[in-house]
Amino acid sequence: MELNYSPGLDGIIAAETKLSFLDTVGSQIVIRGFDLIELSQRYSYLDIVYLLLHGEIPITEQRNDLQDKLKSNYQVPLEIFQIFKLLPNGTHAMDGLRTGISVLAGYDQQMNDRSTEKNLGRAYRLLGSMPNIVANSYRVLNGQDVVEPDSKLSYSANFYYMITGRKPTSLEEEIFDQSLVLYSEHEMPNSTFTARVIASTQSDLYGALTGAVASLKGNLHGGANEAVMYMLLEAKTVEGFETLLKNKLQNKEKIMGFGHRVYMKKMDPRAQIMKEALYKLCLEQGDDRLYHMCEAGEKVMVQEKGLYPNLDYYAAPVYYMLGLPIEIYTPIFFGSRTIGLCAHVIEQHDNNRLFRPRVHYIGERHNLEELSV
Ligand SMILES: CC(=O)SCCNC(=O)CCNC(=O)[C@H](O)C(C)(C)COP(=O)(O)OP(=O)(O)OC[C@H]1O[C@@H](n2cnc3c(N)ncnc32)[C@H](O)[C@@H]1OP(=O)(O)O
Ligand SMILES: O=C([O-])CC(=O)C(=O)O
Repeated sequence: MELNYSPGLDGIIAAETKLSFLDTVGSQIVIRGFDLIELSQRYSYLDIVYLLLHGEIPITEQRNDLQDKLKSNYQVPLEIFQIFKLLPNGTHAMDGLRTGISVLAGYDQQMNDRSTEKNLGRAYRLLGSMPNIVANSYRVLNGQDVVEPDSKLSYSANFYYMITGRKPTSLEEEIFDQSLVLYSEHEMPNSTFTARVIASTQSDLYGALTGAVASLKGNLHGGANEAVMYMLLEAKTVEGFETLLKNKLQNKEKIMGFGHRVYMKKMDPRAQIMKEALYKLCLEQGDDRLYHMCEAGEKVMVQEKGLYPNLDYYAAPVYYMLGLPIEIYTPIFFGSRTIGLCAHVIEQHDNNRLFRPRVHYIGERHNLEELSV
């Protein structure tokens, strides 16, 4: 058997899936056969959750039933909050989130059952608990009081409310929900690969998602949205941002929010939707500084490097204008991606083969007899 090596597994097909596919020729992010960009303009996050789990866009009753299932899982074991309180000062919000998901495993009474039915139950549980874990791990780590979920609100409005302590306006709710749709699923990024690799040993959904949090935390993946916002704040003005980007490029630094393994030298189509959302928020708030800074940054990167924004570049200022704390941008990305990850783990468990690649050995070979003892 001839073994090929591609650094970073670039261009390697790692799995068969019915969930999603980045069609770079047709310029579509295919989710269960539909284009994610079109979905993001007509459907809400819960519709996408249903679509990913069940393969079809829900009718009203199915959507309501899903909503009820998630609401019945809004509460988490109170011990989780006590554990958050024991974490050292300065613990990253993603590490708090990773701990919370990991703790949930211990409350699953049928841990050894990997059937689709049980995994679906776990997915509802994780999706229902996610706003609570994301918001309250951050809150406890920042010395704030735990906030209770509000079942009267929609899934996304409750998520927003639990983070900020404020109910969103209808525009805020719409844009926040749209960001969750855009982040929900994206084929085989590092975190999804991580989750599938873990699941392939017949390990459980909680463990797979715990590993995926660690993967998504990195700056080259989900951590980029926070890094983008810190750059924008440091730069303060259009001119400041242009200079900052040029200096970073001169120092051969990578610019967060630009480039993508699959889109390479094209704009991530999801970024365009968030750019439009940013414009709407700027108009509503009568402050277009961030929009102009981001546009200027985009021009610099195209001119200097031929690189285009990915979703994180425009999600960051959108979250800022939505009044969300920066440390929680990556946990929100994970909260949204929970559905994609659950669907991938279920698919992996349903048709499993252990991931076990080989290496290209570049070390030395020795003969023990050559050693003079
Ligand atoms: C929603 C998401 O998770 S999207 C990803 C979010 N991550 C980021 O925004 C981090 C910044 N971007 C990057 O680091 C990269 O573009 C990645 C990690 C997303 C993709 O990486 P890869 O496919 O491995 O591309 P790689 O890092 O090899 O880059 C190829 C070339 O483009 C350059 N390049 C790629 N991205 C950037 C960037 N953001 N800034 C500057 N140069 C870049 C590299 O330096 C390299 O140049 P070279 O060939 O002259 O050495
Ligand atoms: O696809 C990737 O490699 C990263 C990404 O954009 C995502 O996970 O949404």
